[in-house]
Amino acid sequence: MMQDDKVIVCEKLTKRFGDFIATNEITFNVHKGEIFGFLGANGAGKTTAMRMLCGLSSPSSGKATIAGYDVYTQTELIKKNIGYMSQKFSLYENLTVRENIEFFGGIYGLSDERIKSKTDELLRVLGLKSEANKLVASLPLGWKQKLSFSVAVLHDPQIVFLDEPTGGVDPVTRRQFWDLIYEAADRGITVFVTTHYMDEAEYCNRISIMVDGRMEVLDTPTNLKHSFQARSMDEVFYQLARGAKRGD
Ligand SMILES: Nc1ncnc2c1ncn2[C@@H]1O[C@H](COP(=O)(O)OP(=O)(O)OP(=O)(O)O)[C@@H](O)[C@H]1O
Repeated sequence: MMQDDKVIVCEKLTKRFGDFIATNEITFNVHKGEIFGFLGANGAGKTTAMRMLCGLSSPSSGKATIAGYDVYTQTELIKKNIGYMSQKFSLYENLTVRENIEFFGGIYGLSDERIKSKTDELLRVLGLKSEANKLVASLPLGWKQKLSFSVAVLHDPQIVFLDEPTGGVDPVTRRQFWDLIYEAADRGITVFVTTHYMDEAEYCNRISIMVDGRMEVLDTPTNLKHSFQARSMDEVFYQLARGAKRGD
């Protein structure tokens, strides 16, 4: 791949809290349109790393650029060029589906015309036309997650960060969610995703696994299974994570 194809460039990125090193010299690149899985047991340092990559927390040392922007000095430009979805903060439950889409379109600074066409397109693609005027609170969790993802890429960001986006739903619903991820990646949106589900890990182009603040491995699911002589990603993860000191 070409040099300028890299949308995340990270070199020895570190975050300390006093004497404690939450994220320890992580070095990796992510390419345009890639689906990059960011795995690790509880407490491994994923959220801390992700917050630095999104321009929400200043690193203690190391370097990183996101969509070409520096994580120390260009955090506003980073925020304009990324989308973000987490399990916890997503949609307004007390607004309708349509109102949520319009709200986020407004936040992202899309024109009224663009918001209208995007809203119609989204409702059609998600099969939510007849639910447009229903409160988000009334939707099943799987639909909320799909809507939440669609809203996170409404402004066609260069990268979308997904923090455990599919918690609490069954594998079939998760698979449908991943169809949306593939579509976004096909459109050139880079996807950076944390998950605890190993079936989802298999869907990623490459996976990194964090152990106690360090990025222990980074490769394709196939290569990882091969080098750990494991039948599944579950086994790879277990072999790495059982040595971890942190977590619960
Ligand atoms: N503000 C903070 N001050 C001190 N320690 C912190 C702070 N934020 C995180 N930590 C510690 O850093 C470590 C990594 O936490 P982090 O939330 O990044 O892990 P994680 O991999 O995202 O785990 P999880 O999957 O549970 O969210 C944990 O031991 C946590 O207690």
